[in-house]
Amino acid sequence: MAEKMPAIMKTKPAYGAELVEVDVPKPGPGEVLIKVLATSICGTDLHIYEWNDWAKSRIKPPQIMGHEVAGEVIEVGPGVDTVEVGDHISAETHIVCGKCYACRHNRYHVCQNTKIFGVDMDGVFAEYAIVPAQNAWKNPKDMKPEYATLQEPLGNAVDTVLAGPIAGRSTLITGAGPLGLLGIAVAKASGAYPVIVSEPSEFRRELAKKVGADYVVNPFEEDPVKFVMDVTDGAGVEVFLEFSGAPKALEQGLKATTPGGRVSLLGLYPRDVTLDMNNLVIFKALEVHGITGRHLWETWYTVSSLIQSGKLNLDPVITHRYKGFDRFEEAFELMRAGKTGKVVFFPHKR
Ligand SMILES: NC(=O)C1=CN([C@@H]2O[C@H](COP(=O)(O)OP(=O)(O)OC[C@H]3O[C@@H](n4cnc5c(N)ncnc54)[C@H](O)[C@@H]3O)[C@@H](O)[C@H]2O)C=CC1
Ligand SMILES: CC(=O)[C@H](N)C(=O)O
Ligand SMILES: [Zn+2]
Ligand SMILES: [Zn+2]
Repeated sequence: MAEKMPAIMKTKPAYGAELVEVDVPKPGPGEVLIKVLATSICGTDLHIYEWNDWAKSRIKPPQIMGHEVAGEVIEVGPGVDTVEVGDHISAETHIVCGKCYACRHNRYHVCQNTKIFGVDMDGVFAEYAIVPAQNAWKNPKDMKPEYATLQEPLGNAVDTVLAGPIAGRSTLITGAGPLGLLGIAVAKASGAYPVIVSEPSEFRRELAKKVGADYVVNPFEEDPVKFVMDVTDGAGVEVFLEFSGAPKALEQGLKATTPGGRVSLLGLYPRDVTLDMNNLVIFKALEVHGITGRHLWETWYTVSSLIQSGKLNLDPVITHRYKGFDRFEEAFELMRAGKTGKVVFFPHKR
């Protein structure tokens, strides 16, 4: 195996990233070294690439980027007995402490001491990467790497969609970005009907239909609340899933939710949000769920089973596949322009 490898690195506190040659790392105690088979870009990686205020406050360059991954274990560090050489794995991004109040209440997804793999330490946009053994998730060896790498964001989508009953329920999804598209796939695989998607990008509305949306609406051209009422004969939807991070979408979705319905909020908002809480939530007795991370580890079991069931229509979600990292800047710029679904890199060209 080579001693050096290409990696996409945030080399300095500024816009962009660089493709650099770095040493292939060695696994330390409690770590494994993987050959990266596939890795995908997350919206958080885009924030780091763009160097926004959140990234400035959190990221310490130089650092290898990326945290969505599927790989093969090629070396294990001292003390590792849960993972073996030859295992195919993906990685949970939240490194949790197991000691805090939240962890001791089995709420690992909101651990108060979470460190994030690929955000607070070197990540996986490389040919080889180090994964903490406690965060390794074993994959069936016949699971396509481009599906396996999507399990981490699919976990966000599963926790959003399956926060309550969904089979046969009318559902509104606002935002058909990579996560909203995964949400559509999970909702359709879980029997939701009709699935209505509100998304201003025509490219992403077309993707939403390919993934399985029953109706799509452009909220910048027509009122999505009226659209939902027309589709549901004035009742509103039973389930509202917010995947956009747009305050207007949140307000519209709450208006479109039937009294007594349920709401899952995954999108992160750029600023504080002002809402008529009395009339939009309280007098409608809505059940509202804040969603973050993934429930550990039951969400990973659900995601893996859904993929293996063959019922998740993932192929339309993966819009760009790159062999190697040479065209990584093109990938990030296309994603910035909203012209992608999920972008997957296959680091090894041969
Ligand atoms: N809570 C959590 O644990 C996590 C939350 N997120 C958040 O989830 C959200 C979705 O992630 P991505 O798909 O990567 O984001 P994205 O930014 O790629 O997609 C958001 C989509 O919402 C659409 N949109 C914008 N305004 C809209 C409106 N008024 N109505 C309907 N759609 C509208 C955009 O056109 C875009 O396609 C983001 O806010 C992201 O920060 C992402 C990862 C984890
Ligand atoms: C920080 C991330 O982007 C990660 N996907 C998460 O779920 O926390
Ligand atoms: Zn992420
Ligand atoms: Zn904890």
